[in-house]
Amino acid sequence: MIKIEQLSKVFKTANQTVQAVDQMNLSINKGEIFGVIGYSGAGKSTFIRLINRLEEPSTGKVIIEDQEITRLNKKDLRLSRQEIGMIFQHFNLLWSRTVRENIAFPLEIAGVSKAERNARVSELIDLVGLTGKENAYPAQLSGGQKQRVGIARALANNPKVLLCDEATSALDPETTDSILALLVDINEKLGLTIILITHEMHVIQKICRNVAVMEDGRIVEQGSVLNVFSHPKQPVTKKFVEQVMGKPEDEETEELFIQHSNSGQVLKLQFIGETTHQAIISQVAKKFDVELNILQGSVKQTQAGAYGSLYLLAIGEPETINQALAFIRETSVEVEVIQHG
Ligand SMILES: Nc1ncnc2c1ncn2[C@@H]1O[C@H](COP(=O)(O)OP(=O)(O)OP(=O)(O)O)[C@@H](O)[C@H]1O
Repeated sequence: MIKIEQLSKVFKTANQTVQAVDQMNLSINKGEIFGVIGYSGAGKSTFIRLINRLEEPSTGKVIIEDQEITRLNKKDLRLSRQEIGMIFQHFNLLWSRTVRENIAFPLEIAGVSKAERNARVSELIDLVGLTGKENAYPAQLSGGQKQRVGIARALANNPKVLLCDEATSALDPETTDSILALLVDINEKLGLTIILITHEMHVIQKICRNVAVMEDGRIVEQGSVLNVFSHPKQPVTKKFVEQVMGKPEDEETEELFIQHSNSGQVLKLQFIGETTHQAIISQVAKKFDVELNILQGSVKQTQAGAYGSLYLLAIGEPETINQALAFIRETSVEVEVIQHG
């Protein structure tokens, strides 16, 4: 369990004072993947750097498994940092060292013997999928491969926590997904807690269970990813949800659906946490004499199941459609018949 209590950071420069992090409070469960999202300047990087004290807090506490990081002296902090791995947007690799040597670096600093280092590095190379690239230099690697080196290096000393500072922001969408899959894989295999900061809702949707939204140094909204997706409250959160879901359909679009529905009825299905959204449609089609056509929709998979809405055109006898509606209402899927506004 990680606890952040009243954490603040003020930067004072010659002519201004910036409150980068403003009294943040958070609880992060052991073993979870927790996301912090915010636009540029929200204070995310400062926040994540406060956790391992790459940045010294102005006030507040960081407590990791009962150890108050913010109270440690320099020597204890150095030891403690071995339990907090970190990866970066621009990888921060040592360019004159090979993949093996980069990964071995934190082990050298920790005083691990050469034989043990070699064995551990081989294990890590296998874990992050870099077999065959051991002797390559960072300049010879793709962005995704460089981040794999970063991840292996961060895991070298068996940390309890992995901090990810915009770890996929420099990568293309496909490579982003492969790195996110690797993070999920190591989270499951090693049970370590992952805290990531990002400005991309896609990243949150793909791998996080819980999320906090930051704006102006403060957390303005937090909760389970499904909850935040289904009931975003703050304007900034709504914008982030739109990044992956698109804008919710307005009345005009719904009116168009109705105009083109002829004899059918327009249904709106809302999925929150469903894992089987396709199954329910095929079940309805099998059970009832109703033809179902998908008009429009967007359903995304999150770590806790599917979320989204789907507009369907249902054609059949009104009585049969009513029976189908009753059947859907027995599941966790919400359904409504769209009528003229
Ligand atoms: N070393 C520093 N000195 C002065 N101000 C700083 C320093 N580091 C960050 N800031 C300021 O603190 C605020 C938060 O910056 P921070 O980098 O934490 O935000 P962010 O959400 O990570 O944004 P980005 O993704 O653009 O880095 C900004 O106004 C920034 O200018």
